[in-house]
Amino acid sequence: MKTLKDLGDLSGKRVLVRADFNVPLDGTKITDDGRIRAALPTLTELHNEGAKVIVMAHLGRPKGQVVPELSLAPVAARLGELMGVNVVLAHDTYGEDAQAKVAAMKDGDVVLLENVRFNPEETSKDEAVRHEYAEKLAKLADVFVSDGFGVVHRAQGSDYDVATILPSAAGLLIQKEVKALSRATESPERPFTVVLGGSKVSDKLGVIKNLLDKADRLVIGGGMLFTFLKAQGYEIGKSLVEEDMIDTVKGYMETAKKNGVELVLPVDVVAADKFAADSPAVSVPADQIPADKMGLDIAEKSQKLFHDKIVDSKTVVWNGPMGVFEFPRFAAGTKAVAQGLVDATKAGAFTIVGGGDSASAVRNLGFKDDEFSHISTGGGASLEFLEGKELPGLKVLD
Ligand SMILES: Nc1ncnc2c1ncn2[C@@H]1O[C@H](COP(=O)(O)OP(=O)(O)O)[C@@H](O)[C@H]1O
Ligand SMILES: O=C(OP(=O)(O)O)[C@H](O)COP(=O)(O)O
Repeated sequence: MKTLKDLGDLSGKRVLVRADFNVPLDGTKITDDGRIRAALPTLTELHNEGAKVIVMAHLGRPKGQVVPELSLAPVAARLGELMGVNVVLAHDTYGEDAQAKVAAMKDGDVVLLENVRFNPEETSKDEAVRHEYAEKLAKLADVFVSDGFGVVHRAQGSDYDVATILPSAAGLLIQKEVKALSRATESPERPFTVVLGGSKVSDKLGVIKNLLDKADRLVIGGGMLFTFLKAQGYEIGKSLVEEDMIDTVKGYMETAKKNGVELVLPVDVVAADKFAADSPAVSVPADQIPADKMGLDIAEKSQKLFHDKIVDSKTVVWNGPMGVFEFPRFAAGTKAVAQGLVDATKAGAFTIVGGGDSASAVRNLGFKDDEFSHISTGGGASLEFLEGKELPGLKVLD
């Protein structure tokens, strides 16, 4: 993989950087700035070198529309505070405003382009459409630095396609992520446990197939657990479910048995009346979720079970909160799993937390970054890396 050094002297050059600033927001308040902090080593190095630093990023999934609530304005402000420089926000990505703001840059200046996903071309499935759009972005700069690890599993315009046009290299965050995650992929110490949760259910159910060849134990919580419960014929009420994946999940359960992979599912869940912070909720056995309720967390017995399975491991990779941790009433499962990783780390295990919301959850629940071996900025990206898949955003940097 090419690195910053391969790009030569960058002083006075216009350097386009793809970062992952997909941070959790409460209105315009950033509730965890971990992804912005993670981008600082590369951005500061470029700034100190006297490069003109033009940063691209996405926020949420605006689906090609301008969604004012998903503007990168709060990110520009926070990045400026953390870097100690004025970060100028362009109000478009390759249009007149971006071009004017880039033209006015002096060496060492930093411009952040507005949310790249406001452009429908960014995520187009049509490669030609994406390429034409990426050429417009590439025109703003001389070289490209890819440092948004959280998006390298997606072939999108501002990441993969720009790298096919400009001289390109991996930034310091991508290098750090690849080094840490490689330790879990190349002969991990066993038992090797993977804990999965979160709400990007279809993406994450997809990774299980390959993990069944690699992990000794798979622990399933969060929004994806209900597809497993339904696959066993249980009532899941109004819980999140991926109906199309039920047969696939049945297949996973058979493969797990055949491969000797221990599949750990919750034995009880917290069932709520509605998706709300103050919703009444009860703990019920996993096979007895009332039809009018939804599962928003794993309950007490499962919390202990998951904690113990994690502590009994030498390598642990965790992606996806166990419940809707943003509501304190449904945060206990995520806390128990985080505590499991902390206790495993203390006992000498190698532990990775991956994903924007998972990292935000552990920090907001009071855990410190150094209580884990590595906090990855990518959830889906780290899982696909672990699967052994070729990630387009990394491959293109070879
Ligand atoms: N049972 C559940 N029902 C609905 N949403 C859930 C459930 N459990 C977890 N979540 C949600 O999953 C979200 C995070 O999922 P995801 O984006 O997949 O994780 P990450 O960003 O760590 O990769 C959180 O906002 C959390 O509220
Ligand atoms: O938040 C992200 O991924 P993650 O939830 O897997 O950690 C990345 O910014 C990628 O976002 P996407 O899953 O909308 O492409």
